[in-house]
Amino acid sequence: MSLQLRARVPERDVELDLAVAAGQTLALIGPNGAGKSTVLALVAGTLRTPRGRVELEGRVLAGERSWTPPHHRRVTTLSQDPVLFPHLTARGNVMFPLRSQGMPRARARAEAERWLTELGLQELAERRPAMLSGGQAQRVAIARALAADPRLLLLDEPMAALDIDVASALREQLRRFLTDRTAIIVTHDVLDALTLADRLAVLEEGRVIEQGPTRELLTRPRTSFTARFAGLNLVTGRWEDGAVVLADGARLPAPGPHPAGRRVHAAFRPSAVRPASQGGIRRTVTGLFPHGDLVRVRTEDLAADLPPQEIAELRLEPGAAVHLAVSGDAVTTYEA
Ligand SMILES: Nc1ncnc2c1ncn2[C@@H]1O[C@H](COP(=O)(O)OP(=O)(O)OP(=O)(O)O)[C@@H](O)[C@H]1O
Repeated sequence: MSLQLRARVPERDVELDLAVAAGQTLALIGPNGAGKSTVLALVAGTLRTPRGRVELEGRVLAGERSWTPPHHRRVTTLSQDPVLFPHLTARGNVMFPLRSQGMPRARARAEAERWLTELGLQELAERRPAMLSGGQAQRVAIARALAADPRLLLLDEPMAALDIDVASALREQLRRFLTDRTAIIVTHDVLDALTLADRLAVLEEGRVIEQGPTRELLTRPRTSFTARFAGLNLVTGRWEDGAVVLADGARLPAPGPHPAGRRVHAAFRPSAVRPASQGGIRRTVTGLFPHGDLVRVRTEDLAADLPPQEIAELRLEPGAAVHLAVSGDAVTTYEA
C-alpha cells in the first residue's frame, strides 16, 4: 500500500481506516459532513490528531511520536477553486513549486513549458490568472500540481466549478495523468468516480460504510447512498421462487437463482420501472423532478423515470398512490 490512514478525530466523531495502493486512485463519496474533507486534511497535514497514523510510501507522516509538516509531505491538493498566485504568469505559477524544491531557473522553466504544453496551455504561458477563464485557471493549477511530482495527489471536487464541456475535457486529461499516480479524489459526480477512480470508499457519519472496486460498487451497491450515487434503485428482501419478496410482501420478479429464504439485494435503473395498472409494488409519490426529457418520480424508496404525458394521465403528484412494476431482465440480484 502506498498510503495508509488510520485515524480517530473524536471532536468530529470521525473514525477511519483507509488505504490506497501505489498508482491507484481512490474516490471518496458520501453526504455532507461524512468526513471526506477530514480525510484530505489528515493526509495533507492541515489537521493533526493524537489518535492517528498516516503512512505514505512507507514513511510515517503522522504518528504517535512523529509529524511531517504539510510542506514536506510531497502531497499536493487540487481544489475546486484553483488558488493561483495572482502576480505570477501561468508559467510562473507552474515554475513556483519547482523553484521551491531548488530546481535551477532554466530547468524549471523548461519543465513548466512541458506541462503547460501537455495541458494545451502553451499559448497562455504569459497570462496572469486574472486573464484566464475558470477552466484555463484549473488547467494551470493541474499543470502546477503535476509538475511538482507529488507522491500523492489530493483532488477536492476539481471539476465542480466548471461547465459541463470544460469539465468533460478536463476529466479526460486527468484520466490520462492519474493512470499511474497515487491519488484521492473527493467527488459528488458519478462520472468522476467511474472515469478516474480504481476504488471507491463510501463515507457516512465519519465511518467507511462500503468500499471496493469502483465498477463493482456502482453496479452492485449495498447502501442506499451508493445506489443513489450510481443512479440505481436498491431494495432488499428474501428470495422466493424467482422473486425478491420485500418487507411489505410485494414481489419483484428477478433473475436468480438464490437459496430460498436468503436475503438478497436487487438493483435496477429508474428507467426499468413502469406504472402498473394494478398489483405490482404499491408506493406513494414523494416528489417529481425533471430528468432530461423525462420526469423522475420519487417514492418512499423507489424512483421511476416516466414521460411527462404519463405523469399527467396518471395524475401523479406528491401524495398520490402509484403501482409500479419492474422489468425482471433489468434487475441485478446479489446476496445481501
Ligand atoms: N473545523 C471543524 N471543527 C470541528 N468539526 C468539524 C470541522 N470541520 C468539519 N467538522 C465536522 O466533522 C465532520 C466531518 O466533516 P467533513 O467536513 O470532513 O465532511 P465532508 O464529507 O467533507 O462534508 P462536505 O461534503 O459537506 O464537504 C462533520 O460532523 C463536521 O461537522
